[in-house]
Amino acid sequence: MAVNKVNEDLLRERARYTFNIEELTNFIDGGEEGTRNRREVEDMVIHVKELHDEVPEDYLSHKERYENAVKKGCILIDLLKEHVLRHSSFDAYKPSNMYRVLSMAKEVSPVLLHMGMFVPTIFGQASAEQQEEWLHKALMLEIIGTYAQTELGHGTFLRGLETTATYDPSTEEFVLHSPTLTSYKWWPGGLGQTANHCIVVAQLYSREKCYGVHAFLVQIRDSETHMPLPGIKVGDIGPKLGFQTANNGFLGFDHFRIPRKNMLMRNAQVLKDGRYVKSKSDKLTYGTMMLVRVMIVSDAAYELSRAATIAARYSAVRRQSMPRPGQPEPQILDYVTQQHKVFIAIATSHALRLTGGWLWDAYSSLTHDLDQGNLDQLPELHALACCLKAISSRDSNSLVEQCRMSCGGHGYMSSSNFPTIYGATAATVTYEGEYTVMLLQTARYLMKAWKEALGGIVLTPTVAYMVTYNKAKPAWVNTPEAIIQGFHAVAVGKVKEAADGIEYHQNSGKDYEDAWNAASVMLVKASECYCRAIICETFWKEIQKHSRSMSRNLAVVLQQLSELYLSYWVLERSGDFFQVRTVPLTRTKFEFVSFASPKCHCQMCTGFVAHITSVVVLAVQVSIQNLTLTFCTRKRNEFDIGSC
Ligand SMILES: CCCCCCCCCCC/C=C/C(=O)SCCNC(=O)CCNC(=O)[C@H](O)C(C)(C)COP(=O)(O)OP(=O)(O)OC[C@H]1O[C@@H](n2cnc3c(N)ncnc32)[C@H](O)[C@@H]1OP(=O)(O)O
Ligand SMILES: Cc1cc2nc3c(=O)[nH]c(=O)nc-3n(C[C@H](O)[C@H](O)[C@H](O)COP(=O)(O)OP(=O)(O)OC[C@H]3O[C@@H](n4cnc5c(N)ncnc54)[C@H](O)[C@@H]3O)c2cc1C
Repeated sequence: MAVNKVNEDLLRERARYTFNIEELTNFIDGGEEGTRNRREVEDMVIHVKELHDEVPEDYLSHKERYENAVKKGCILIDLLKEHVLRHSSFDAYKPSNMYRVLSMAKEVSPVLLHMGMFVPTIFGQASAEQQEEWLHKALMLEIIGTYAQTELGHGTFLRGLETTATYDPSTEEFVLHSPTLTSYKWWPGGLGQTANHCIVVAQLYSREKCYGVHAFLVQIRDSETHMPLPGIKVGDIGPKLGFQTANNGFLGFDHFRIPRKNMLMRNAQVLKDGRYVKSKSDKLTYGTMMLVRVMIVSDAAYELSRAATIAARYSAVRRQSMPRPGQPEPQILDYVTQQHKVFIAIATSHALRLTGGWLWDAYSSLTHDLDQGNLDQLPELHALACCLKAISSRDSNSLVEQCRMSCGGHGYMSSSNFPTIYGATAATVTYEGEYTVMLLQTARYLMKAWKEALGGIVLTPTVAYMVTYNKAKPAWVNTPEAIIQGFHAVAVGKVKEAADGIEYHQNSGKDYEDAWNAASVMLVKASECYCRAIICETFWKEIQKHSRSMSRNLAVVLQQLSELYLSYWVLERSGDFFQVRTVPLTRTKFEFVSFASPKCHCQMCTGFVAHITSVVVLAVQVSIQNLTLTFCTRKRNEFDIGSC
């Protein structure tokens, strides 16, 4: 049998690296232990022939694909249990580790929701007694669950959910009911044929009063026969853009009774006589969504890193065209346009991975505070989780598509794996909070922060710069730190613009809701800019922090990637940098400045300076009296882009 020979171009490219590959691998895995864990799992899985498809899954029917995914999921979970029993060196039962194992199969696992939301909800919203009863069974997959919140009629507007859970004190039970077709649960992963339990989010009624949405743990299928229990209507919602084996389903209740103890009671409770005990905050019911949004940022980075790797390798081995007659066709990696497509995907996967780790640490700190009854950080973390989930998933999905396109026709083949990765990342832009809705949630927070900034109130860390930018014009030089300050200035400008927009519409007679809606495009833009500033700053600071403990060769490369990311987004948003109003310039005198500084001589900054200067030239000619520059470094009589 022909031995697979590694492509010579690829070998040559690999021989040219300037840093220690194992050191970068450890950095990406979060340390040597992380690499060891990952390799243990990969070694466990890679040689299991049942996990490799004889027939490409695209030739299988919907039913065969699902059965194939179930088979692989069972093999992976059995391997994991055996491995833990044998080595106990790998904490298999942490949902994120289990998720990593399940993602070793190409197909999305039908038990993804079990690990991604059902188990975390028991962790986060079940009382100690309830965890005692259900957590081990869930971790050992003796019960398989999902998270049933979205309905046909409502996904975003949770307060509009129609499924009811009415308490009956005479039997100490809740009666679950789907009063309308639009109240049917629609989308939950694993619901089609896999799950026998689920977390159901429903409007809680007791003593004829509605207390809003709460979570309940409900058995929907018989543990022995796996048939739906009486009063349960459940099935598969059918084919989708991607995620074909996630087994998304529908669920309806016909006056279905569950014991009182199946209401998740960590936060709020209903007593035997029907009295409702309020939680410290209604927002705690939303806790699982925040956790998954935090996890999605890391997941977005992971999926993008897969696509960037495929595109980079293909760019090394693909030769095309003949710029010089008679010369060999060059590797497409040598085309600057190809580098421009692929390198930002590589840089972004690192930016999102490091930002995801930073956000996870912030979330872990919040959960510790919540356990102590301290909810102070909840609003800021909600705002962060919303915008970072939105931007990371959107960036990941669009760059996966960019990587596909960079591979020409072969990128369109199923065998390239781009369609699977694209389908998975496209889903994350919508699920767990739709893109626009999430940015508007963050905008709610930013509008409150802006009002506090105007009053000089000290703000929470990620918006603290709003107080200073509102007072004084930043004076800084053209360095990465300066670019980050520029993103802060853009964010403040956009937040101010949106707040002014709401005020303008209110002054013209609209009520707050209509004024909010009229200004909502600006509100989304303000959240995008706030989020971009966070990713730029976090990426740069994380690289600076880790560089101190890594070899110089690796530190240089990672620093270049972070500078590439900063420069890329300044160029993508150059218009914003020059249309932001932080302080008005005098109408008569226009101070044009140079960006050149003795500190920055890299190609990127020169390119950046050249590009920006051309934009400034245009802007200066077009609207000198309104233009407000926050790039004030030092005055020059003429453009000076040579000394950058
Ligand atoms: C290791 C890698 C793992 C990868 C991932 C694992 C796999 C998982 C697979 C997931 C599959 C998909 C699952 C799902 O999609 S589950 C369903 C998800 N659904 C949603 O996300 C719904 C989105 N909509 C909302 O969240 C609502 O719009 C929202 C609640 C945000 C707002 O609704 P509403 O208009 O009713 O309420 P308000 O806007 O008035 O807000 C009320 C106040 O509550 C605050 N709030 C809202 N949400 C939260 C939250 N999650 N945490 C904390 N606080 C929250 C909000 O800020 C308001 O507060 P203020 O009044 O003080 O501003
Ligand atoms: C692959 C996949 C898997 C899923 N898995 C699950 C699951 O396991 N469990 C579960 O419960 N759900 C699941 N969902 C459902 C998902 O959570 C919802 O689709 C999502 O929350 C969006 O809600 P929606 O579909 O009702 O869209 P809508 O909210 O109807 O959004 C439609 C449009 O309306 C706009 N819009 C809505 N509200 C506003 C507003 N207030 N202001 C401005 N614009 C607005 C949106 O921006 C969007 O453009 C899944 C979805 C997908 C795609």
